[in-house]
Amino acid sequence: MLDYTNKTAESVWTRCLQFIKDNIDEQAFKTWFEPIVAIELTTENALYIQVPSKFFYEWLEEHYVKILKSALIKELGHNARLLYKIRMENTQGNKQPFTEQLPSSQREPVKTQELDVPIQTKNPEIKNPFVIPGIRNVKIESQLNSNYSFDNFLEGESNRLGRSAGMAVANKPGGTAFNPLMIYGGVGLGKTHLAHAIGVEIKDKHPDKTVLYISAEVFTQQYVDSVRKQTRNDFIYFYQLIDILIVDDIQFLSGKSGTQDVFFHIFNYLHQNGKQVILTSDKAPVDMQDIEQRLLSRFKWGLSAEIQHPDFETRVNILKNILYRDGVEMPQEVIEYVAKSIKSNIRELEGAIISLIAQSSFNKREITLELAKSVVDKFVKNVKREISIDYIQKVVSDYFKLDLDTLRSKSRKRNIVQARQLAMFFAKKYTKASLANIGSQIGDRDHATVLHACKTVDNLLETDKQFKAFFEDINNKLSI
Ligand SMILES: Nc1ncnc2c1ncn2[C@@H]1O[C@H](COP(=O)(O)OP(=O)(O)OP(=O)(O)O)[C@@H](O)[C@H]1O
Repeated sequence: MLDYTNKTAESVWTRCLQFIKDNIDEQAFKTWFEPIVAIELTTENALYIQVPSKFFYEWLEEHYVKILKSALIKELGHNARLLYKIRMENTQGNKQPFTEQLPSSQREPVKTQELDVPIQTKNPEIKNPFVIPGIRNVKIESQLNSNYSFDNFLEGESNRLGRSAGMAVANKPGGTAFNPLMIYGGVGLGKTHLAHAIGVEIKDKHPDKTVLYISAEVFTQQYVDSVRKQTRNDFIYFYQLIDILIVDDIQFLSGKSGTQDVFFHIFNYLHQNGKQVILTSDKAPVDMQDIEQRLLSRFKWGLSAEIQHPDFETRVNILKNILYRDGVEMPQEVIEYVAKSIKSNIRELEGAIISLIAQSSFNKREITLELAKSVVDKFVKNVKREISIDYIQKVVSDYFKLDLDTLRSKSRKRNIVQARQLAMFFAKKYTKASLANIGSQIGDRDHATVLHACKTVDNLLETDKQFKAFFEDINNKLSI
């Protein structure tokens, strides 16, 4: 007969932990056993332990129940019982967290009346109390676009790093140093395409893995909904089930502290458990604004790969690939003309060639250099025509989170002056307006002020790295 008089929940659990620690790897021990608190040892030989979430409980039951059983039998004998108390985060608007009690599957399930908040009474039809309805065994649609594959993501100097890191990740998701893999770069350069291609390749090579592609915007909406519907925990559990999480346009989380917080926890959980995270962003982590430091530092853990503007050769290859896909032939000089005319946005490049194909087939005209010139020039002009001084002021003020009146005000605050000078510089670069005209629209200044602004911007680009990063960001937003 065992003597329980000197045993406490803590002492029993400490010895169990020693046994468990010797039998599982260190990371798993840290993740799954260190957060557990021993609560009570009853005279009926039942040990209560407290775990932080239902998911945690489920994970222990699924992966570690044998070792828990062995440890417990060793300490308390064959009639030992293990019971969990789940300390739930408050989602009901009450200040206090609440607890839920559940038995371990290795023992006879505890009868309903013994539970504080018995899961069986909520879901009487569920035979196995260890399946959380709607959470386990759900098939998750990956939301991947199979048209975006590695095969049609053409390689060039501009994307080589991201493409090969993406390939490495697809071969061994969660098993490379590239975790998270952050793909960043300007508008229309292929970030989304590459992110999908990695996911598609993983699904192909590892069909058993759960992959999810989601834009940061949809993730945010889902999170806000879950808070409104008081299902925040379900939201978190759902994301904890993913093996490869791809979040597009992560900069969208900027300034959204609640969503950043929940993403931080999901990220940590996935990372600690060897799951792969892939992120895209329109800027490098170092240049992201209004994203918490702790999140930024995690973004830098893996690899940040920039996608740059494609060089001429890559642009030609991309165009040829589209023509091949659509079964259209075009003279080399026409292809080269298009590639020379549109340099900094692959989406625009695609748009121009498609519009050229359309023009020639509607009007039954042969595709000549002359036709290409008229179509592409119009195309380029149309895109450029959208840039007005008002538009530039809007982009600049949005970027610095200023309102338009502040940008145009007489304020001499350094950040406002710099924003105003950038707006003037871009107005000179992208519009045909005179210096006087630019000055009168941006804060009622004279032409000398605009000239001075342009010179200052030129100087700062040479001397101030941070300023240069702002400049390039805004330029990417404005340029085609
Ligand atoms: N290397 C490439 N090879 C072939 N097509 C490409 C390549 N890079 C980009 N594209 C094509 O260019 C278009 C724009 O790419 P994508 O949407 O991935 O850009 P993005 O960087 O995510 O843009 P945004 O910043 O607007 O989100 C897509 O149709 C994509 O297929």
